[in-house]
Amino acid sequence: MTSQDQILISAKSVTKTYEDGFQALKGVDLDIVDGEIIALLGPNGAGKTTLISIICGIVNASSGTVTVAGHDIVDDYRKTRSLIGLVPQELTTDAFESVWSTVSFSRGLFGKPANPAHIEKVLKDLSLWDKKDNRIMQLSGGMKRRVLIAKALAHEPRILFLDEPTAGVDVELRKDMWAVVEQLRADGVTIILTTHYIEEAEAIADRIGVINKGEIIVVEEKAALMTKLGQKSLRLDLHAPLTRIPDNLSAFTGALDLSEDGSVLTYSYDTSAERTGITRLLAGLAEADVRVADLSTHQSSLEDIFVDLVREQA
Ligand SMILES: Nc1ncnc2c1ncn2[C@@H]1O[C@H](COP(=O)(O)OP(=O)(O)OP(=O)(O)O)[C@@H](O)[C@H]1O
Repeated sequence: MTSQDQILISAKSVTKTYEDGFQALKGVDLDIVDGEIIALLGPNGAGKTTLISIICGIVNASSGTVTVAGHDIVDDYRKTRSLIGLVPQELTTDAFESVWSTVSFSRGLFGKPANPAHIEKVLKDLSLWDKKDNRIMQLSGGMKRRVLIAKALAHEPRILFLDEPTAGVDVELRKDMWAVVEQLRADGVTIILTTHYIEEAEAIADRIGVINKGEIIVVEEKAALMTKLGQKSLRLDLHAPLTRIPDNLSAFTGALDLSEDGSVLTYSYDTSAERTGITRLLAGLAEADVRVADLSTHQSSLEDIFVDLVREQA
């Protein structure tokens, strides 16, 4: 995020305690930039849907404030809701209606005058045009999901929330969905999606927020997150086990680890550093007469980073 970025949604100290006393959000601060795609990652029950529902005005926060384009979501509910399209996790579409009428009806719910040209564009963008007269019940699961997106876009929102858009869909359809999201971004729509699929966040998000147990534990540009928290490691399988790390390698203390049986040395290094230290390490090993039988490197994935973050908080 840079200082030129326009903040479109701003959540400050948002908490939510449900009636049964369960605290689903524990003080969430989150700024969402105009035009970005942000992915909210988190395990089941982390609070993702609760946060989205609060921003969309479906659930009331227990404390804290949220503004959308400068308007308070409670005081200016109608205004903020009209800026938002929400694609829910579950299909609750009227099965007997046609695609065209269901999507047009959604636009009417926001008090917007009919605009067949816009509905046509939305249906064409989502490859639903040739299905416009079909009843929803006649569509495949993937097409139904597209209808949900079309419904959410019918009133020309600036912001689109996608709650687990590709849960349970096959790989091909997932890629299709990603293409749809890319197209929407190109049209200037700000997109917030929740997902369990780390590869989904990796594929399409500009920024990634990780939510765990009602708290945002990290929000970063995807690339920065991967460089900052992603480490690379070099594994050296030794010819003969060592009892300890040789003294001449004391400069590497902390970054160098000897396995319990003494047969593997693991060196963690920072890929963004100018010098990785690998050459010095190998020279030091040769000097200490340690022979290397094999070596390999491992780059931590977003998945490793995510698992580490969530584990740290446990
Ligand atoms: N109406 C409710 N009353 C009580 N507790 C609730 C209610 N709705 C949600 N919760 C609890 O709040 C927590 C957060 O739920 P939420 O649906 O926001 O999580 P999530 O991150 O979206 O999870 P998932 O990935 O499973 O969809 C969960 O422990 C859930 O059981």
